[in-house]
Amino acid sequence: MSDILTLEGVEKTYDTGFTALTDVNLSIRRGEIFALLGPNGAGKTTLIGIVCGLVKATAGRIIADSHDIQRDFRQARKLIGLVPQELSVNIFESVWDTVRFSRGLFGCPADDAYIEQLLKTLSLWDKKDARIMALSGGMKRRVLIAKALAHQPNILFLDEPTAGVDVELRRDMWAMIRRLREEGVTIILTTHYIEEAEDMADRIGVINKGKLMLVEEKNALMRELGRKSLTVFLSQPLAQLPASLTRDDLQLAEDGTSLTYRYSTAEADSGVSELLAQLQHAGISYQDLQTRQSSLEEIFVSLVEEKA
Ligand SMILES: Nc1ncnc2c1ncn2[C@@H]1O[C@H](COP(=O)(O)OP(=O)(O)OP(=O)(O)O)[C@@H](O)[C@H]1O
Repeated sequence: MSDILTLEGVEKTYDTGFTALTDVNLSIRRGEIFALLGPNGAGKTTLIGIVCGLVKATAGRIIADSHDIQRDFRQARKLIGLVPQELSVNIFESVWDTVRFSRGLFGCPADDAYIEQLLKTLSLWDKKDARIMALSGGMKRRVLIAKALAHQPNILFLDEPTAGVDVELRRDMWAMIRRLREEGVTIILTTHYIEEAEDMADRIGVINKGKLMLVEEKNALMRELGRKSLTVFLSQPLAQLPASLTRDDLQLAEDGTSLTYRYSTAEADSGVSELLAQLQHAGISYQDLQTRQSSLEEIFVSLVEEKA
């Protein structure tokens, strides 16, 4: 898959002297959903702002589909749509005018049929004449999406698209993001809902304190850094573990009714059968077993904490 967006050595130091991004190198593949994860203040919005021309990088180069963002800003920017975190529209304007005007801003010829279809897809058609101020929060957010898509960009940035939206709208937005990807739009999103990234993203980038710490296929990341735990529910509670079973990766629950064994999914041998044999050998019988895979959220938290 070819790359549609490349960042090379991107840095940002704000006028305050604060360095928000340090030497960011990143290639986004055509047609992927890329989730950029990071704690508050990590630099996600700064990075998106730089690519979209809202923030000026202190150093580095950005190429969007062979257009240099600095030298060829209009052409490069035309390829990109941005759904910002905050409402950035004139609230006295109608939905129709806002979205239609946005298309014109990028020098695209008017295409009312496309705008109509866009508003219908986003369930905004019956609100097309309403002023933005009269819309619900969820609808306002959909207007931001319509506005970002008005000029038919190939690359769509979504900065916290589902922050503060209800479960139903969040589900609708996921479906819409997937549909856009099927239509060939490359999606880059930031989110604090890590299960959202786990569910949707092809690749994950983790940024912390302005540094891109990791970029990885989601499935590989889950496999390599993922850990599993096996809980063994005992037939009889134990007061303590016998010496033969005392080890770091095995813990007895406080009430003595279960044991938890943690292991890496990357190892060829999980050690589970050996453990069960040891239990049998020690005369410890059990009623049930349960395994659990660590979530992307757990992986993310341990990554950010480890390197903090
Ligand atoms: N205009 C500015 N002037 C000075 N510092 C800024 C400016 N904008 C952002 N920063 C700082 O840069 C850092 C990165 O901010 P940024 O908004 O990019 O983070 P973020 O990862 O998007 O955070 P969040 O998840 O909270 O939205 C923060 O410490 C922030 O205070």
